[in-house]
Amino acid sequence: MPKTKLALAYFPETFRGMMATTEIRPGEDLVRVPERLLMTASRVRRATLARARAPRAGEHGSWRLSEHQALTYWVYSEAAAPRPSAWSAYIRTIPADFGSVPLSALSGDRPSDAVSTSTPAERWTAAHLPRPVARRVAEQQERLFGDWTRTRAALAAIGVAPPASWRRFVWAWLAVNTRCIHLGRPADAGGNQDTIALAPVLDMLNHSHHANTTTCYDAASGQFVIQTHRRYQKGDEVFISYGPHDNCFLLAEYGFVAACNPYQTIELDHELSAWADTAPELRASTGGDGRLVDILRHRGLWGEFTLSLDDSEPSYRLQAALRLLLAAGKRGTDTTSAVAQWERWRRGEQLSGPGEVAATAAMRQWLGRTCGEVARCSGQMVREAQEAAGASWSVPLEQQPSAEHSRPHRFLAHCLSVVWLETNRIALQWAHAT
Ligand SMILES: C[S@@+](CC[C@H](N)C(=O)[O-])C[C@H]1O[C@@H](n2cnc3c(N)ncnc32)[C@H](O)[C@@H]1O
Repeated sequence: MPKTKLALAYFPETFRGMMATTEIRPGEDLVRVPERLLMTASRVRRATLARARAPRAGEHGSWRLSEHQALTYWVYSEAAAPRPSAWSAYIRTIPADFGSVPLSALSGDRPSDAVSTSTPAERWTAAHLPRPVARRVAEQQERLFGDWTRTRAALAAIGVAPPASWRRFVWAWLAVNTRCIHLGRPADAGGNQDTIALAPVLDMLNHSHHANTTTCYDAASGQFVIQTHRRYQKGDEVFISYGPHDNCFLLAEYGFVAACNPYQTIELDHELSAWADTAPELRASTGGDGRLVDILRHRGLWGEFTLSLDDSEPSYRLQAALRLLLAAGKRGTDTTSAVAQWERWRRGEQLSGPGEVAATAAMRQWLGRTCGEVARCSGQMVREAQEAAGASWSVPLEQQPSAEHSRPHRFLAHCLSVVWLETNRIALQWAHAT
């Protein structure tokens, strides 16, 4: 590795990360990783094929693992290899478990495309995930199971021993998911160019929304480069940004949350669709045929109904849904004129007068009522998650042999308490703003 001004260190808030060993000035390279130290799917595919038995006609041509599948297989097989290789030192730096990633806590002991809720810890975790996290985890589990099935079939077909342990495969899959970098170049037309890689040293950098870095591939030197645009003093933790993600995304994909996340929102999809399904005023005006919801769907406006702490208005999508549903559901309103009025709002026409005042008031009233209920439920979740995170700290883990099955992962419970607390703050603000 080219020399860096970084060293591994432990930090109270973020645990293992990278520390500046001396001042780093804006414009300096944080780290340069030579191409030959990037582990990519192309390298894995070549090395795997070299070990395969002689191909039958046309067989190797169709042998193909996705980038994530190939890298997962590589991590899995390197970790299981009986003899050390040039990469063993790198493999040993990968965390031994990813217990704070919800998927790790819910992927079960046996291959399945559905999350597991067999143990008390799994049931607790599943019951305390915010809906956006639960949705993402269910999708991940399906992908994980698909990758397991496909990888095993593809390797068996070319006579290479496929992964045998589901738990070890889940671990390797999560190592790739939480640690791979995006190379910032698109795949070529045949999907042949690598777009992701595992990168020693670089994958020790933790995330901060305040990191200001640029990332590029320097073709002249054949190096992957990260440059900082802010100053670090000796002893500071040095960060990169994993992207403008809210805490639900960070928790589901990486198993941590960022304090005071500027992208945090709450989502009212469940509340709005439950209300649209059952509200008597809507059923009366539309005959309960879901026509208004279909209008929103056809305009691509159904779902992602969010509220944030700093905005003075609900998100555009939430306003659009509420304006349409509330106007059409008002007693004595004919649906056609309500839809026509809504289309005028959508075109950006300035609406005013008593109708507009009433529409805004109805929206605020709905938000006040709904957010009051969200605040009540999330408050309860905060208490339960704090209790789960706190209670377990006082008892040494080794004194609880079945702890991992009976109690949720401590740091995961802590992260959930943070997400629910944010939900609670946002919901309370909107409940009181009306
Ligand atoms: C690319 S690795 C970074 C290095 C990692 N901390 C390690 O010790 O291997 C990504 C993982 O680091 C952790 N992480 C990254 N940023 C973090 C942060 N701001 N706070 C807490 N954990 C963080 C999460 O566990 C995440 O899955």
